[in-house]
Amino acid sequence: MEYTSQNIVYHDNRVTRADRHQLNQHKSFVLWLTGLSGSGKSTVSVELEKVLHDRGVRSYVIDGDNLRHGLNADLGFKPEDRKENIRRVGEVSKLFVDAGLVVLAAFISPYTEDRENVRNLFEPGEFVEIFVKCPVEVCIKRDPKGLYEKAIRGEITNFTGISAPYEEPVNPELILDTNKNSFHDCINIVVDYLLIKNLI
Ligand SMILES: Nc1ncnc2c1ncn2[C@@H]1O[C@H](COP(=O)(O)OS(=O)(=O)O)[C@@H](OP(=O)(O)O)[C@H]1O
Ligand SMILES: Nc1ncnc2c1ncn2[C@@H]1O[C@H](COP(=O)(O)OP(=O)(O)O)[C@@H](O)[C@H]1O
Repeated sequence: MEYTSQNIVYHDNRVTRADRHQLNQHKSFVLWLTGLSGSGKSTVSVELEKVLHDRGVRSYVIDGDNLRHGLNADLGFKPEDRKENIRRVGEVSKLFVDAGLVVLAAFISPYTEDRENVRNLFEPGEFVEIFVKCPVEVCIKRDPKGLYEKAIRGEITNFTGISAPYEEPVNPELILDTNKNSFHDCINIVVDYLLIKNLI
């Protein structure tokens, strides 16, 4: 696919990002949760959003299962489809961050290069990569959607951790070990980080 911005002029808004931060009384940024299927991305992001919301933070969760029903319904799970999936999610996240929201993006996002491309869309400090870490054996035992069982039987191809790779983040801002920590502990780790970094 070829992308071009030729003959397209970028318009500046009169309401700036700083104006939106002032109105909301907090900064906007993206919390990017990456990890295997069943590692806990959705559970953590949904519970974390509730905690942030209760603290007066304007937020929005986007995740793979939901976006793949709509905006990304044309994409599958081959490497090039995942790349395009993550590119679009990155651009959507950027719009939401520009709109003043805290975005919680929960995507397997298995390729380092695709995650780094998203990071590069943001200012330093605005992209917080959170590795939701869990051994694949434990994810297979959890199998909340029965997908691992199907993948092992060969009924789903290109399944991350079984028949497709997952490249672990090299230097993420945070690691949540969901095999050792309860999801309450995981949420506290993120909230503490956001407070220390003065993001909320
Ligand atoms: N082949 C294959 N591999 C991995 N996952 C699969 C596959 N087929 C379907 N699913 C379901 O799709 C969800 C992952 O979508 P993502 O958009 O997060 O994937 S990716 O970031 O583009 O790799 C994933 O959701 P989570 O379990 O929440 O991670 C699965 O429910
Ligand atoms: N510390 C934890 N954090 C998140 N999920 C956990 C944790 N411990 C156990 N789980 C369980 O693991 C499963 C994770 O599923 P889910 O959140 O859908 O993962 P993902 O979105 O990464 O596919 C859920 O059934 C959840 O209850």
